[in-house]
Amino acid sequence: MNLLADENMAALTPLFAPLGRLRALPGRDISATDMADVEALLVRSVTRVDASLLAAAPKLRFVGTATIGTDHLDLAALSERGIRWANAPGCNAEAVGEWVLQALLVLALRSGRALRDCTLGIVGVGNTGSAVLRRLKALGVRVLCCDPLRQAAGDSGPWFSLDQLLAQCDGITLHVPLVEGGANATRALLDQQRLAQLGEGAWLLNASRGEVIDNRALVAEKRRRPDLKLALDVWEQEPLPMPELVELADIATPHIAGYSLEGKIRGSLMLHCALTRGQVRTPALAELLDAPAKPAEAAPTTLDDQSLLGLLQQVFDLEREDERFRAALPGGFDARRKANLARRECSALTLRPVDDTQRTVLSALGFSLTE
Ligand SMILES: NC(=O)c1ccc[n+]([C@@H]2O[C@H](COP(=O)([O-])OP(=O)(O)OC[C@H]3O[C@@H](n4cnc5c(N)ncnc54)[C@H](O)[C@@H]3O)[C@@H](O)[C@H]2O)c1
Ligand SMILES: O=C(O)[C@H](O)[C@H](O)COP(=O)(O)O
Repeated sequence: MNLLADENMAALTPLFAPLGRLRALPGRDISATDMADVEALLVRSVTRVDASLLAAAPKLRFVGTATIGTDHLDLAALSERGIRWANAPGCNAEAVGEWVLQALLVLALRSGRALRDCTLGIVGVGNTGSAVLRRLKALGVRVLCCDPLRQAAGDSGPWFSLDQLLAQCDGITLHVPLVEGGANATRALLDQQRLAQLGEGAWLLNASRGEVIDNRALVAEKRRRPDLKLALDVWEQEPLPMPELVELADIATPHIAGYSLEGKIRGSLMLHCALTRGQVRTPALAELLDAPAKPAEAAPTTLDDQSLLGLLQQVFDLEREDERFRAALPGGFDARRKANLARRECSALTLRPVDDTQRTVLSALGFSLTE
């Protein structure tokens, strides 16, 4: 089998080289001229798999994307050609949960508020939204959830509308897919009118897709109301986000909320399993995660916002990445993404809890715990 893959996919060689002839290219460079012999194409979010790419790939039988989002794939064109495809739902949800929790703690500490006293809204409660919900519930934060699709499917709530979240929440975090049209469209879900409904001093976090917020309208709203606090991981026009929006954002990162070594390997494993349809054994995560375990350390006596932030920063330091990202612009968006490929999840840190209550909380936050 001829395989063409994005060179930044994790565990590419051990997983896919045994399956055939494997070529690897930078994801943004994969183009029609590379496709003549390709039977299996493995991509990330930066390769557009559209009708023109598919027209140049007469032998293509499988497309896999090691991501949750599928907005870079033309699913209708794939189905018209009868090409099997797979994505990697949930692979990086824990990393997104960790990014959002750390962003919330930073915003809370900067504004002199306790996270536990805030009401937070989650828009889109699938894999990543649920990872956020689990963490916030464990910390005793009041959370309002908005997911009209799950609500319509009869999933147990309570559910709230987006307008209710905008009216009632101190902070809102977005976890919806980018959907271009139809009744469930999410492009510019937060447009000028909705942004104006954010309460005084409200926090807005986006780790979904940049296009879910009208970026121009956001620049205008933040200029009009500097009290709003923005934590943005995703941008319109990546890898060239609007410079004025980066400058205005209180926390800015280069689409790395979901970047963790564990998440990247999980994504590759899911594609291996889908491509081979279980006919070749897919290894377990631990077999590919060649990372030394750190010795266990005592958890802080009190889990206040400052000590929680300190624990999360031991694994990944969001404010430091914010600084490095700003320093790398205008050209360094992809370079900063690449620099984050080896980020670990909180499970890489083993803690000794002081009691069973703390054990429950730290476990929900994703840390490994001593027996
Ligand atoms: N920044 C990153 O690194 C990163 C990482 C992972 C995912 N993402 C993005 O985040 C998106 C969500 O990821 P996920 O794993 O949670 O996906 P998911 O499919 O598990 O969940 C998405 C949820 O959004 C809900 N939804 C859809 N339209 C909605 C609307 N208009 N209002 C409210 N809810 C709506 C769906 O019902 C679903 O429950 C992905 O599609 C991807 O684009 C970004
Ligand atoms: O959709 C996803 O899963 C995320 O946006 C993912 O983190 C994107 O990562 P990349 O395509 O750069 O590997």
